[in-house]
Amino acid sequence: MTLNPPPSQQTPHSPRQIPNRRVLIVGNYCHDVLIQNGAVVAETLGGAASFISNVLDSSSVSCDLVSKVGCDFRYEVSHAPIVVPEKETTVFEAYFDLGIDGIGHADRVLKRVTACDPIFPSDIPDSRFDFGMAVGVGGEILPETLEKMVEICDVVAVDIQALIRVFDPVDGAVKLVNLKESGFHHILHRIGFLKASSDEALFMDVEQMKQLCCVVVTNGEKGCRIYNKDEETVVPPFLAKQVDPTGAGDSFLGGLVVGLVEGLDVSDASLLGNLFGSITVEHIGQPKFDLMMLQRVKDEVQRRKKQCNLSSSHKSDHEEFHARLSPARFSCFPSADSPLQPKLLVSGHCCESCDL
Ligand SMILES: Nc1ncnc2c1ncn2[C@@H]1O[C@H](COP(=O)(O)OP(=O)(O)OP(=O)(O)O)[C@@H](O)[C@H]1O
Ligand SMILES: O[C@H]1[C@H](O)[C@@H](O)[C@H](O)[C@@H](O)[C@H]1O
Repeated sequence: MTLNPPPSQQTPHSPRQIPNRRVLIVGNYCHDVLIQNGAVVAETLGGAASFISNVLDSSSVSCDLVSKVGCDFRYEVSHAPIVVPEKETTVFEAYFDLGIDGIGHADRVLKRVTACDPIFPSDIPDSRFDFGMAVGVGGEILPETLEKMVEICDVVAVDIQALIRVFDPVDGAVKLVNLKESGFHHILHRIGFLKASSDEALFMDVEQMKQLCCVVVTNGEKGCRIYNKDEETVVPPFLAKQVDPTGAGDSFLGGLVVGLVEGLDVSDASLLGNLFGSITVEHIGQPKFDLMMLQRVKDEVQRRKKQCNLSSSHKSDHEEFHARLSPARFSCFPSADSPLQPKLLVSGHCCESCDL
C-alpha cells in the first residue's frame, strides 16, 4: 500500500532554499500517575510526545519537539520543553480498577488532574519538515496549531486523541466527542494520516475519513488495520506480555513514522508500529529498547527496502518481514520494573520461546 498525499501536500513549496528538517512532534509532556486498588503504583513521564520521541531517538530519526510543562516538571528529557512559569505540568491519573472509562477502555480510567498551556502557532518553529505529528494528550493542540502544522510540514500524522478529548469540569475524567464536532473537521482534508485506537474510531466516520487521508486503527493485541481510499489492510501484531498499556498507541505512531521516514510503504511501516507498540506494553512508563533489537530492526528495514525495490510482488507480503522482525527472534527482555509487573498485568505472554 502506498500513501496518496492529500492534494494540498502534493505541490512542492517553492522556492525551497533550506532543506526540510525531518520530523516535528507537537504535544505536551505530562506526569502519569498509575493507581490500582486506591494506591499509587507508579509515577512516570507521559505524554504521547515523550513515547514517540523515545522511539524516534532510539531509531536515530532526528526530530524537533514542541511541548509545554510547568516549573514542577520532574524529568530529564532529550528534547527540552517550553517551561511556563505560572502553570503546572499536565497530570493524568490512570485508574486500573474502575471498570470501563469514558473512552471505552476496559482496562483503565483516565483523569486529567491539571493542564498546562495550549501550544500556539507562535510556539512552532517557522522551518519546513518532512513529517509533522500532532499528538496532544490534554487538549493542548488548537485548530490554529494544526493549521500551522499542515502549512509547514509535507505530511502530517494526527493522533485522534489530540482532537476529540474533552475533560469533565469536576473530576477531569476524559470523554470523547465526535470528530465532526471537534472543531478540527475543516482541516482534516489536509492531513496525511489519522491514527485512532479501536475505541476512538467509534467517534469518527471511517468510511468518510479514509477518502480524505490514510486512517490507521490500532486494536491492542490484535495489531492494526489501515484504511486508504478503497484499500483495507490488516497488519498482524507481535506477541507481548502486557504489563501496562500506557503509551502503546504513541509508540505505535512513532514506529509508523520511523518506517515512513525510512521509505517503507504504509503497511510495512505499520508493522514497525506494531513492534514498538508491543514492546511498550511490556514496560511501565518509557520502554528502554534493547540495542541489539534496534540494530536488527534497522538491518531488516534496509533489507526489506532492497527487496521491495527489486520486486513489486513483495510489497503486499508481510509475512516474511513480520517473521524477521518478531522480537521472539532476537531476545526476551523483561521489564526492569518487574516488582510492579504483577500489579498491572493485564494479559498475554512474552513470546513462544519463553514462559515469561
Ligand atoms: N497486548 C498487546 N500485545 C501485542 N501488541 C500490542 C498489545 N497492546 C498493544 N499492542 C500494539 O500497540 C498498538 C497500539 O495499541 P492500542 O491499540 O492499545 O493503542 P491505544 O489504545 O492508543 O494505546 P494507549 O492509549 O494505551 O497508548 C497495537 O496496534 C499493537 O500493535
Ligand atoms: O502518557 C499517556 C499517553 O501519552 C497516552 O497516549 C495518553 O492517552 C495519556 O493521556 C497519557 O497520560
